[in-house]
Amino acid sequence: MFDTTAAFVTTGRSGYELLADPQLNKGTAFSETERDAFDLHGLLPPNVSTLDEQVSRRLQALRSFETDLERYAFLRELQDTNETLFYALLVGNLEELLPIVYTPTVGAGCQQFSRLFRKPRGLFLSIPHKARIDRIFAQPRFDAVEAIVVTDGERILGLGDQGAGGMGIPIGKLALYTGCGGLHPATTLPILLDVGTDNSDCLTDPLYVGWRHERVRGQEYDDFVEAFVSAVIKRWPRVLLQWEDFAKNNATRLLERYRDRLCTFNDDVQGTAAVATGTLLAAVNVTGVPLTEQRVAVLGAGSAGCGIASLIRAAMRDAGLSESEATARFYMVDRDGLLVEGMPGLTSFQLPFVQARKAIEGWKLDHPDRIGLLDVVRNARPTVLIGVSGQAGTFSEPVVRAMAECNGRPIIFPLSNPTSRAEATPVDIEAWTEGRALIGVGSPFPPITRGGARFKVDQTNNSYIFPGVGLGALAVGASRVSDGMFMAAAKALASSSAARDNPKHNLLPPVSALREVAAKVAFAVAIQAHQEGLTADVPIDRIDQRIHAKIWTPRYVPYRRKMD
Ligand SMILES: NC(=O)C1=CN([C@@H]2O[C@H](COP(=O)(O)OP(=O)(O)OC[C@H]3O[C@@H](n4cnc5c(N)ncnc54)[C@H](OP(=O)(O)O)[C@@H]3O)[C@@H](O)[C@H]2O)C=CC1
Ligand SMILES: CC(=O)C(=O)O
Ligand SMILES: [Mg+2]
Repeated sequence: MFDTTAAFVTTGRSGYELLADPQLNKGTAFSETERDAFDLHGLLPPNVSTLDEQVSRRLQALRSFETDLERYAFLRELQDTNETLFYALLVGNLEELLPIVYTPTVGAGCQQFSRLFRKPRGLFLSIPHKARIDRIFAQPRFDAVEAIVVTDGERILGLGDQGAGGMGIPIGKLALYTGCGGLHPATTLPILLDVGTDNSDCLTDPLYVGWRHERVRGQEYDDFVEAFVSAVIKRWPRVLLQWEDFAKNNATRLLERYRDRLCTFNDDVQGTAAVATGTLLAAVNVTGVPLTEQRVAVLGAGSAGCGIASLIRAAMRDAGLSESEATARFYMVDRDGLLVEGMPGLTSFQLPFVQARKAIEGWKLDHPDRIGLLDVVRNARPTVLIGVSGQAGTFSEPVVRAMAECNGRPIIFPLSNPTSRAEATPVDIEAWTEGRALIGVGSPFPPITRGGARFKVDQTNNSYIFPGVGLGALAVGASRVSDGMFMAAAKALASSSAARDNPKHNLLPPVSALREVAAKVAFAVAIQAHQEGLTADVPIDRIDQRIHAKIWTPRYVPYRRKMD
């Protein structure tokens, strides 16, 4: 385990070499003694700053930019210059900075990746260099790695194929692993599997930094992923590997292939499921309609949609429904309309959620050959509407008004990211439901006005889950990440809801509390792992202490010179 509590750091680096290393650089905060010991005099302005002063300086600079993309570039540059300062700034200003480091701005960061690229961060593994993976991993710099987030860049938020630009997502996710989950930055590694891209803008862009090749698919793709996973297991046998933003033909398939071979999970399938389930459990408390009586319509039956349905269904089973009773309560609407048995082109992960033909007999439809979302809402009268389609505006006024007609308190979660892809905006949902909806959105939106006051709508984003899952799994050395651990995370999140005491309050804690949320989720996840026999030899009464020992707080420690 990386020692996050070390009282000092010993290093053989000095002068420019020390200042150029973002893991070691303190910038103007190097003390006089350290400047003597490490030959830093003259390389820095003479005044010695504190970390707090550095944070104030950077915050002032950050706020002076005009656009969020400029702020994103500034923060990425800071991250690659001085990690301690970057995280001190982030941790102290989560509410303000998450929309820059994470969704929605990280989406633009991926789209502009080739233009913003300055310094290397993480690893780019491309198909032409498949045979070199072991050698790349072998570098001593990666000795401390415990958590990897990997993408192949094909489904970046709702923005589609961004090729190598998708690297912005693992970088952003791992910034939250440290900023919210407390993992030491040296233990985290973002990885981009560069298998080409089918994005013609990238392929024709002379500045594109990725492998200029059409996306490789089929056996060659699978062999590359296998080479990657095998090399990961060989180099870091106890690593936590998070799959992120893979397209739907790969996401669930790769998860199923690898989930029993190492400690791994897919954030879009499982992390999203846990945040949606946790927010729903909190909402059920407010509406008073028991979970076993909820009917759930999901727009977008892809990785996130089917992952969400699967975990909510498991919660319904826990609450007493049989598998078939629970399944009948889901209405999965994809590009071609409601998933119904016998429909052509259904994928293996969609099949468990098709509606029986008999169940929809007698439905009144706008068009007899396609059952759209509005048909589903009018006929099935769902209590919950969840959007993970990546299609803006698909929760149209008629759809939302129909939800409001059949529910006193409709539960409406347009979860697609970034902001530009949300199925509806909170302000529209609020107006179309006369303020009766319980709303959760994937990306941050400006506050709405409710009861004459400003109300910040809950951000139902997997950022409430994955930092805690990673922290909990790593703290107890979990060998696998089970579905039970995600259910535990969802319930821990629901139990943090302020709406339990007052239905007018938010369903989720604020983004500013994400560090506390991660610690709570981590505890629940670690206990569950222990109960399932998935942990190393960690006594149950040491779990809390293990978690807290693993949480790194950004601060400077004194440096001592390593003697040859
Ligand atoms: N809030 C959060 O924490 C999270 C949000 N998300 C968001 O959810 C969205 C989807 O992610 P994911 O499930 O991984 O992506 P997928 O591509 O796996 O799934 C999206 C599904 O929606 C379908 N779809 C496309 N257009 C429509 C339409 N008009 N009506 C109904 N269905 C449609 C797609 O079909 P087809 O393949 O044919 O296009 C696909 O099956 C993204 O925007 C992502 O940002 C994801 C994870 C977490
Ligand atoms: C949040 C997230 O993981 C996504 O939109 O893909
Ligand atoms: Mg994602």
